[in-house]
Amino acid sequence: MCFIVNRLKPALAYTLCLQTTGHLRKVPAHMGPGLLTSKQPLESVIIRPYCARMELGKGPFFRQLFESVSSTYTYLLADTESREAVLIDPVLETVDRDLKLVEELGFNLKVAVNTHCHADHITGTGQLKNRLFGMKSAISKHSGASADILLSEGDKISFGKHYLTVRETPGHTDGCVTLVTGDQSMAFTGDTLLIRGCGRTDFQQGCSRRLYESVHQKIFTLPPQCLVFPAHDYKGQTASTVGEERRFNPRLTKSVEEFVDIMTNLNLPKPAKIDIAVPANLVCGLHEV
Ligand SMILES: N[C@@H](CCC(=O)N[C@@H](CSS)C(=O)NCC(=O)O)C(=O)O
Repeated sequence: MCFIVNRLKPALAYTLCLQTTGHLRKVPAHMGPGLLTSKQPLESVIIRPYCARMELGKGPFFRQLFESVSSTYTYLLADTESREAVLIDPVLETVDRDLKLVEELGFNLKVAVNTHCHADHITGTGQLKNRLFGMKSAISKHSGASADILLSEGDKISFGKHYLTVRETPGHTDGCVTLVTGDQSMAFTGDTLLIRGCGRTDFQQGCSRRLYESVHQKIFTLPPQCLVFPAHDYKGQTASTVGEERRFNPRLTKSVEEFVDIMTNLNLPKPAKIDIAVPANLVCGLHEV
């Protein structure tokens, strides 16, 4: 398959190779997202570090999933030996898809964790709990939501030999957390840091100064090559890095005063589902379900 897709545009070939072969070759260590050019040989661009680590068996299994109505990313992470898995930010409407994948891959879903109490969609956590015996839900203790595990700064969510460390990153809401892999190669930033953007701060417990401080103290201090995986993207972008966001984020590269001004003047329409999503998410998505 790679032989055929070598003739296609590099970006398309890259996607097809990932989807079809599962056999990926080594890439120079410096290569990361956003470095694709049409002049580079396919071999040098085909692997991003997180995929390469999967093949080598050192890092966790990793899969990014997308729900298109709310433009939400759900992330599945698993230990390929023990088969223990964690799901980040599941969406109610895609629970069947997520369960099917977990079952097909032979994983045992231990924890479904929400990066915060979402305002734009209902979490799938409660449905997952109903359908998977023993699975636990998790969310920040500052979220005001109920869950089996209430998370605090520095807590670890383990799955086999891997773990995610909790960094509290309030600002979009009081209970926002960023989840960082043990080797600090991936950060799941929820709505705190989006690709070239950030979560809005005009409802729930939103506070732009707090968000600015959270990003600068808890996310921008991660290694520059650390991959950033947000809870949403509205432009088709899938990942960034801490280094990229430190250089190119149009909001968070500004001074705190300029940032507050930008956030005050976003004038975004209210999320369509906020009035049903927030009460539902305070009870694991099981409100009136
Ligand atoms: N149109 C969507 C909501 C879009 C939105 O407000 N997104 C939030 C994250 S979900 S609460 C946000 O923080 N956006 C920041 C930005 O700059 O876009 C809907 O109706 O659900």
